[in-house]
Amino acid sequence: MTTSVTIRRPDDWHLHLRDGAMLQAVASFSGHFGRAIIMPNLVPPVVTGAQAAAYRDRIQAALPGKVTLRPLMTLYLTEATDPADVVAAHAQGIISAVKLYPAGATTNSASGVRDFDKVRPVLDAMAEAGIPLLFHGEVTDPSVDIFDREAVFIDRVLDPIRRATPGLRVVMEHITTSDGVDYVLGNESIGATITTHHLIINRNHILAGGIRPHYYCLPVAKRETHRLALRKAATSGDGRFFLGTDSAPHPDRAKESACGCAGCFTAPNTMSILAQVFEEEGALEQLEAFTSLNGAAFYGIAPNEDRIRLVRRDTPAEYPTHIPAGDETVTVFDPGFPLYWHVEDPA
Ligand SMILES: NC(=O)N[C@@H](CC(=O)O)C(=O)O
Ligand SMILES: [Zn+2]
Ligand SMILES: [Zn+2]
Repeated sequence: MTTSVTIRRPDDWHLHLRDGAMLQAVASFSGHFGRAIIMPNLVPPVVTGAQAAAYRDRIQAALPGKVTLRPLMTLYLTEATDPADVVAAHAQGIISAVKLYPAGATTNSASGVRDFDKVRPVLDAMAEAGIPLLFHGEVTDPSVDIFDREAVFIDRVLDPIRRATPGLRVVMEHITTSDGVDYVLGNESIGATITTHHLIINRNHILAGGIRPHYYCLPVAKRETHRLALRKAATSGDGRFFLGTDSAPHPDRAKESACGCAGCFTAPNTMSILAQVFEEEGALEQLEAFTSLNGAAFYGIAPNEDRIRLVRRDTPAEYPTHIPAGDETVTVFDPGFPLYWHVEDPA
């Protein structure tokens, strides 16, 4: 029986590090990762190359000396985004991608896109320059059931945009449905990130014996058939699927509220959880593809040279249930079972 696996250092292709005291509190928990695509949904959002460069510098300053995580920056697409600024920021190596949030779809998305035709010139310029577009793929139409918003987004928004701008490289972020999996499998030059928590929870977990705010994220977890489709995709080795934890810390005060906000904080225990998932699926040999190879290939960069080792021990790995963040606390994602896989870094 396999009790250890050595893999190239993983990358996180969808990460929220926030800013200020929260950034200071959470940055080191992503220290096992080599590179991370940093989400731009700050308040106010990161909309220009200059803002992305300044945010990158704040992240680097917040990382402890021993942590070598390299932040790969993104811009938050708005209807006022200047195509020339995007192309210049990419050419200068400041940004790796642009993020599209439909206005109102998720945390801090008020400045997102309402009229997709208005961003057509930016998307055309991105296709020309080979800059990936990352989607939060949910429609915001309140008449669409929240559990259907990803599937409807694919039909109403994603597919038309891809047809209108055929050269555009796109990543469907944090897919949560078999519809998302199937769309990826039916298309080329497309990638999809899958989170850690969507491999663990289905929608029942959010309402098990009461409302569980720490399992509420967007896109919201779906029914069990979808979770199983995600596990199959993640462990398949198919190069179009890669890890984006979507680790999204919020103060407990903001989540444990009459209107709790969306996001699961999975950075501290992600690799232990994933090793267990891949072991359960009989696919430990595919863990490296999902966490360390596929995403780098999609983004056109070499995988990390150094390695980490995951070792299954008899005693569970220890991780905090909460971390302090300034005057607040942040709850760490609870997978609901002990984690026997320990991370050894370096391998
Ligand atoms: N995933 C979430 O539930 N929340 C993210 C936003 C996002 O990625 O949609 C956040 O910024 O908190
Ligand atoms: Zn999102
Ligand atoms: Zn996110």
